[in-house]
Amino acid sequence: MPTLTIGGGQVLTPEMAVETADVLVDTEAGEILAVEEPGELDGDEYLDASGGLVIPGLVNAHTHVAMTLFRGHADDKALDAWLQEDIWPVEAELTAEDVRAGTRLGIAEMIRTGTTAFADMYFFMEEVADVVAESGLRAMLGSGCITVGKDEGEAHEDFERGLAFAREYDGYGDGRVQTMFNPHSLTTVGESFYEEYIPIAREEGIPVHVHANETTNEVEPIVEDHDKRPLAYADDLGVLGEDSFIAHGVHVDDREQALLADTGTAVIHCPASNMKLASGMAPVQSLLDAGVTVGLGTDGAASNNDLDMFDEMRDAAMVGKLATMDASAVPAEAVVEIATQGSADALGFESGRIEAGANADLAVVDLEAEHLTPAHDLVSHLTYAVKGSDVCHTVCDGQVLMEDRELQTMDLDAVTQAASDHAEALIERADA
Ligand SMILES: N[C@@H](CCSC[C@H]1O[C@@H](n2cnc3c(=O)[nH]cnc32)[C@H](O)[C@@H]1O)C(=O)O
Ligand SMILES: [Zn+2]
Repeated sequence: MPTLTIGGGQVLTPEMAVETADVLVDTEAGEILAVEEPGELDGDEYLDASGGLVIPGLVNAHTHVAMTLFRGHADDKALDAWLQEDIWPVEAELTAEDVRAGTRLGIAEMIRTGTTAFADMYFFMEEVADVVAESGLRAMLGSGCITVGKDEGEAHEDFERGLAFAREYDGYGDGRVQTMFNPHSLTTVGESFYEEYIPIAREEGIPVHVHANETTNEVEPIVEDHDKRPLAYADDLGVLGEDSFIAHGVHVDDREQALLADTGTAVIHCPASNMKLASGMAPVQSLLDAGVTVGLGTDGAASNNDLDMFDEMRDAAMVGKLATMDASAVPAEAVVEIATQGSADALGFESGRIEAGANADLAVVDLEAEHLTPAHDLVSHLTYAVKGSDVCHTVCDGQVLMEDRELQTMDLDAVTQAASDHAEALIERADA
């Protein structure tokens, strides 16, 4: 079997300890074979991690990757107005080629900032799957389904497209693509569509991922119409469960938190998006205390405005403290855990841990930088001080996707140029 040693550096263990060790991976199976003392492992190839910290690749568990095209296009507005006035009108003009270009840009950014897997709910997902296949990343993909603003027929078409994509693309890209079913949110999809389609997804074992409890505007109408909290409504419709995960979960009361824990539903925390759209602050410490699996996501680049998970980790720690007025809430170690193991567990990927048997998805952080000096505590650094640009190597499924900050599977200049061109033409079409 062909092997690669990632050697000469320090390694973050699943217990959040740092030790000096080498990592051996099977590049064909894409699996970690061993983590041993320096010099014990002898792979066919060698990736130099000296002066660096080998970490599990970060898992961006909720995003809309091609929204990189709208970076900086619509800022400083709340969710409803932002979606309805700025984002949806431009998305109506999106073409498959636009999504391809925007996804390439987002994937390049993720590889460059140490992210090795992501979950994406968007349009033209066949294009996204192709870019995942060509770039070497791992992804959980689904076609977003919405019913507001659509007639019955169009809405059914959207849902049928979502199901067809999930069926057809599961296992695509050498198995690096897995698929999910994505009703957009509890308020933008009519109840009858949940009643019709969730049983089908469940029957076929397709994971379900929706936006939920992001703003108070999404809570009130459900309480008014159904006389129950949104997650009780979701549970009655079969939306919650072991292989379900919800994005945001900002406005969740104690009973809803218990419901998430009892059903095994994971929550993807998106702190930057929640701050930028002024949606609120998710009770992350309380969710963790309740035993809920919490993952981390950037959401789209139009509400963030980047896909750098190190930024997101810092935001998660900061807002976690502010939300509780408790500086000990959401500590550094918990943040690293949710960005790696928590996100991977939410998506059902055997990633997020550097240990034998796990997916060979990892990144090497270059520690030789003024802002990472001194090195009292590297877990603290990962949360509070490391920037995405400190990542020097990225490996996914045993393949080196970036070496010495050079992308190996993508032409960065061509990718950024194409994305700018597509973004500019798209906004022009929408304004016309
Ligand atoms: N097939 C659907 C597509 C939905 S994709 C997912 C949608 O989520 C939108 N989105 C991005 N960020 C957020 C968020 O924070 N909350 C809710 N929706 C968002 C995004 O702009 C996109 O329209 C349709 O016909 O409209
Ligand atoms: Zn979203």
